[in-house]
Amino acid sequence: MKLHLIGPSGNIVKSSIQITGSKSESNRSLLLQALYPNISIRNRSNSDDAEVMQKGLAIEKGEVDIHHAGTAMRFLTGYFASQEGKNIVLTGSKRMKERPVKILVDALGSLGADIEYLEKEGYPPIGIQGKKLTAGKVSLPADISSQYISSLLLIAPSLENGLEMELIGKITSVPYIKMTLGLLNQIGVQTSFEGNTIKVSPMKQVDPIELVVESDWSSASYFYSIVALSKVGSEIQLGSYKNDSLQGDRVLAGIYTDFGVETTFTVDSIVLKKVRNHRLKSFTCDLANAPDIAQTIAVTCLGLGMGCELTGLHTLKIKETDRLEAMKAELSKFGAKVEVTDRALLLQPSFDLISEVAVDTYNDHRMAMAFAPLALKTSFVVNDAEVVSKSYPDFWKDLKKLGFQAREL
Ligand SMILES: O=C(O)C1=C[C@@H](OP(=O)(O)O)[C@@H](O)[C@H](O)C1
Ligand SMILES: C=C(OP(=O)(O)O)C(=O)O
Repeated sequence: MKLHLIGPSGNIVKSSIQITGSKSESNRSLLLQALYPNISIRNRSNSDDAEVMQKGLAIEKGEVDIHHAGTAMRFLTGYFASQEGKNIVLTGSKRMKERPVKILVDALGSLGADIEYLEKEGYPPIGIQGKKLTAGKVSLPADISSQYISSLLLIAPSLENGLEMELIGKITSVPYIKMTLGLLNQIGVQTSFEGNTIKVSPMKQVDPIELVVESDWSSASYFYSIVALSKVGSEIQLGSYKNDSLQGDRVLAGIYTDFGVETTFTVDSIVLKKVRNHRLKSFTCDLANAPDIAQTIAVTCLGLGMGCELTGLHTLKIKETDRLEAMKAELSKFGAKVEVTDRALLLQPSFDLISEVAVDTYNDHRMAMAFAPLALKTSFVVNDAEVVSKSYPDFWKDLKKLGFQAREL
């Protein structure tokens, strides 16, 4: 589906959008629910990634295809490896077969798991023969993806002796590890995270509990960008959010003050308001702890005519696409001067945007959603716009509520 986007011309006034639950929290909660059926879940994400996770968890034997969902791939690898008697082939999209899992497979192997590569060494698809894992200690590199660590942590309380984990190297995407530990704590599991060591105590069963998933902060980023690119006085309310979030992308609220957006926390929502025009010529930020909002911020800067230097982006090359190369190609179409390394993105300040370009989305939901706010500055086309369903199926519908025109070509 190709969409032609035109942004609203006036202020965005007091619009209200309800975003569904965080896909990261949802996929963790679903796995915990499979281990501990006393858990119920409220405000689960309606994303494709949560759907494939839920379906995958229900399968006893045969093939599980998780499409593009990285968390589902990594979390289900740990889950099936620890489920005695389950015999599963875990596979995914063409891109998923290029996203590495060796660090996780090796770590699970050291705990006694039986996993084999079915095509390319180190990558999906994998064959898993579920076993009772008895070892209680593991060590693994922590600088490539935190999803390997979360996968092990999620099954850790179900292991006989719990788990002690040693993390090697500089730990990346730390808030996602803390989110996993936070959810374990909510269901009553004891954990500690000191220096490079994480310990999780065993837990046979949990008391009945409802996990309430906060709405998705990564999805909220697109509305932060919209407000930043709107006129002073524009305002959007987003539900359901809270101040003490488990999600690292909550840092948006602080970051966007530099773009003139102020956040007010109400009982169950946030109100984003454009209160002033930005004052910076260039914006600098290390996003190693919030990699999923890098694309949003780069486009916000382009729309404001600002430069930016975004660092800590070493994980972006192995996500839904090589996001650094994809951003360079698509930002350049608008006339931007961009350089990327394997861990940073550098954008020069520029004001004249080329209009009516066609943005390619590379099977990456965040490419489509990150560029969409730019329609407030110039009209353009988004190719394969349906990719948004990976995390936010209602994105285009919600954009129209704000007065955007999204016409199918
Ligand atoms: O654990 C999670 O839910 C996630 C961890 C992050 O991945 P990395 O740790 O690979 O950076 C993030 O990019 C992804 O969207 C979701
Ligand atoms: C990287 C992402 O997801 P995943 O790794 O779970 O595919 C994302 O949603 O930006």
